[in-house]
Amino acid sequence: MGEAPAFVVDNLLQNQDGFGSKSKGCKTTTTIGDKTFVIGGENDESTLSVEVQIFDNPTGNWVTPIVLGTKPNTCKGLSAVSLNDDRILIVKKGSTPDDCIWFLEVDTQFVRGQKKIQGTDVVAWSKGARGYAEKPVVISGPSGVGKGTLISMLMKEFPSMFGFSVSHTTRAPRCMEKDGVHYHFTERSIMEKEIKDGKFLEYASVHGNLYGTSIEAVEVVTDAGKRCILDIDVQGARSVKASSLEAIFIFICPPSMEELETRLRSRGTETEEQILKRLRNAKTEMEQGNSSGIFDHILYNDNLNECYESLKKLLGLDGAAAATQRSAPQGIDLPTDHSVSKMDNKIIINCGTPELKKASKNLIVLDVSSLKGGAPGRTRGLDVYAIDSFSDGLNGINQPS
Ligand SMILES: Nc1ncnc2c1ncn2[C@@H]1O[C@H](COP(=O)(O)OP(=O)(O)OP(=O)(O)O)[C@@H](O)[C@H]1O
Ligand SMILES: Nc1nc2c(ncn2[C@@H]2O[C@H](COP(=O)(O)O)[C@@H](O)[C@H]2O)c(=O)[nH]1
Repeated sequence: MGEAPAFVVDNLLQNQDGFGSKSKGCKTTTTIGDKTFVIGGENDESTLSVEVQIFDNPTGNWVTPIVLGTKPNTCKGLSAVSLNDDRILIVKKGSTPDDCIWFLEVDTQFVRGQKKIQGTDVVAWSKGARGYAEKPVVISGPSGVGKGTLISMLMKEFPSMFGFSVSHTTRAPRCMEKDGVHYHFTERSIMEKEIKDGKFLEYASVHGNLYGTSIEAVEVVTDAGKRCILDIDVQGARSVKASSLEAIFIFICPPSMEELETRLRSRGTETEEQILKRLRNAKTEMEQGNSSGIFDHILYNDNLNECYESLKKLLGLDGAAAATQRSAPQGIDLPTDHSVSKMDNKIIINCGTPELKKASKNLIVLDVSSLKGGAPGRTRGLDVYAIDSFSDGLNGINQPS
């Protein structure tokens, strides 16, 4: 048998969080550093809303933090365990298989950045997404270089593999552009308010308009079991690099500035003033793209088909893998009764229920080392498998059954 669980938090009984929290209901507590996070809330008959309160141990004060991301919907109870001191893993009881594992980010880079902006305590919800942990793809490059064209080709060839992160923008729609498909077209005052409310993963002022990726835009794609593609400028790429969304960063270069101008003009979507502005900005973007250290790959879009083949190659789509269109990952079937503990880099969910005992699988193991990314929105790469603690033994948790 392996070493004893490092940290176990089981459900607390009704109204017994031990810290004098005023709200009623079923809660779990997890202490990280000076702070105790009390998660849970009011019981409404048999369901529990999921709220967060923080008890600051040195001062003895309660803080209600700003909560970012979509919070979990109601459930029948919660278990929690801290992971790496920057996030808390939550297991929801009585939830659907794709909705039972969540992460509350309490001190990740993203949360620390938001704390600075908001000037108060911030936490962020992130839902566990099971399955292939392929990184989102960030594509940047000067206006007119062909980013949109390359992304359309990828989405057309691999419709079940990729999903486009639909950005918000304050610029006016072009004649063929549809709201909610190409962009979420919005007013500046509304977008500024939503930025202030922490709804955006990144945003930037680009060519005189506001553009931004909402947390929800990334969540929607991850929930569909697809790999997210972001078409954003270099400032946005820098912000994403600083967030906990672990992505691949690709910069697309034109063969020359003359060719870039030709493409922008022949697209015919911008006024002369806009074209000149975009060309001026292109010079700075090219410098940053080549020297900022943000980008993992630089591609030259001279011949479109050759560039597309290079893009596919670096995304691992040039061989047999390309033929494998992936289906959406399945969730985890958790019984209502269970307890959660941590052992090394594995989370053990003990399901001592008669049904699972009958199926001779009473432990569910979550390998934390497989997790990718985090807030905003979704934590990808949940590697979960069931074992029988009696016949497989706890030492057997390294061997997925
Ligand atoms: N390799 C290429 N050779 C010639 N024309 C190209 C090539 N790649 C794209 N184009 C054309 O260049 C124009 C600009 O491409 P696209 O709209 O994809 O650029 P973009 O980088 O997405 O621009 P923006 O940042 O302004 O959205 C389009 O008319 C497209 O058909
Ligand atoms: N930082 C962000 N930049 C974005 C986003 N969506 C698009 N963009 C970039 O804006 C320019 C101009 O786009 P256009 O559609 O007006 O031609 C281009 O470089 C895009 O990459 C975003 O969400 N954030």
